[in-house]
Amino acid sequence: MRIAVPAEVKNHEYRVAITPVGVAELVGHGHEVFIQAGAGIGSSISDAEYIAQGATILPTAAETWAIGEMVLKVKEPIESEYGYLREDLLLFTYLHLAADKELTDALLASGTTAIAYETVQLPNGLLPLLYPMSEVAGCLAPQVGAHSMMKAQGGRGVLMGCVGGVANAKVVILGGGTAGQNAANVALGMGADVTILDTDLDKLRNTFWRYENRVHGIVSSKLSVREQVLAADMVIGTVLIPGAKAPKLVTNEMVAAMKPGSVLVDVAIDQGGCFEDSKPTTHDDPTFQVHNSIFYCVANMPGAVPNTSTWALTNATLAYALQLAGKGWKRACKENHALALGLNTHAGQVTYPGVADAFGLDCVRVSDLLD
Ligand SMILES: NC(=O)C1=CN([C@@H]2O[C@H](COP(=O)(O)OP(=O)(O)OC[C@H]3O[C@@H](n4cnc5c(N)ncnc54)[C@H](O)[C@@H]3O)[C@@H](O)[C@H]2O)C=CC1
Ligand SMILES: CC(=O)C(=O)O
Ligand SMILES: [Mg+2]
Repeated sequence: MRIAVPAEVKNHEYRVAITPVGVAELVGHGHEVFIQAGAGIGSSISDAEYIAQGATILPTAAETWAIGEMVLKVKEPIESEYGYLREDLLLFTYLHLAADKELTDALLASGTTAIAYETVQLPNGLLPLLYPMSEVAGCLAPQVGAHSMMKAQGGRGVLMGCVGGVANAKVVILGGGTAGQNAANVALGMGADVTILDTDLDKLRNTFWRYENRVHGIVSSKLSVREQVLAADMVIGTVLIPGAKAPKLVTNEMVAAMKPGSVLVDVAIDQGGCFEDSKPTTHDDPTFQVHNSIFYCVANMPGAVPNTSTWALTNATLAYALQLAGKGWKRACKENHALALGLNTHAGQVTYPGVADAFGLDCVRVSDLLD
């Protein structure tokens, strides 16, 4: 198969969808790999390193997209890329369609077969291709939140912790999954007083044992969220219902009653965000004010640390890319149900229920397409 990797174009997005290791593996399995010139530079990978493993470098995005039977990307296509979508294209990347009507329409209109990293799901519920970037974003959340909490940034002027005789910052994390656990780990290391809220009791039990009771675990409900949010210096939102629009747990009214200078980091923004007032921001201009609080809503947080993120992401995606390249999407999805759950659109139809529900569209069952 011809596999193509364009350069990422989103604001301050320095990741790339393949490393020289991936090129070597795909070429070793008899595939051809085409990479847009300079695509790896942000992750410290030169064109020469790709060429050394057998890749062909193409000068433009248009040529790269056009040659690929399968295009591997990191972020969802943005408007300037919609023109590259086409019926005989297999697109394998993050999509987050339930929060993006325009992209859903573009994929459907073009007939593209699109497999979303974030809805590939193992039988035990784990999301193996979201996991590494949720680790990264979870670790980054207390770091960016702590920066915003400084007085000069408009925050309360509170240190996370570690100063004797003074109360630590109170960090409240909504969602105790991958991003939430990683956020707790870093916030705890910075000295904060950390509370996780989740609807899943097992997540709370695991939190108890993992942190030896140093992180508070509370069942998430309307009342408990309100009580915790009002007492917080920092709220980190990481709730997810796979493939669906995020539930809005923090209302505008709650924010109005929060401490002045408190900070809200909405990691779940790529699925639409879990705070009522969230709207996607960029690394160029990451924060905005709501009442007297600061919101941080960057939808590609891991793009800020590409020399970590590119490797973490491609370590996870490569095995799936090899299956898609070697078998074609139909056989690969037939033989690997986790991958079949990644299919979001095909031939002008939505194939993922959470996306169909978000826009009131019909949903075709993937199993019907694979017969
Ligand atoms: N902004 C960014 O750059 C990035 C954003 N993300 C996003 O972060 C979000 C979280 O991802 P993961 O941690 O991998 O998901 P996960 O599935 O591991 O964890 C989500 C947790 O939310 C919990 N949850 C669901 N409804 C809840 C409620 N009402 N109250 C409290 N908890 C609730 C679930 O039980 C689960 O434990 C996703 O939307 C993901 O796309 C991930 C990476 C980068
Ligand atoms: C998961 C995601 O959207 C990201 O890594 O940017
Ligand atoms: Mg988007």
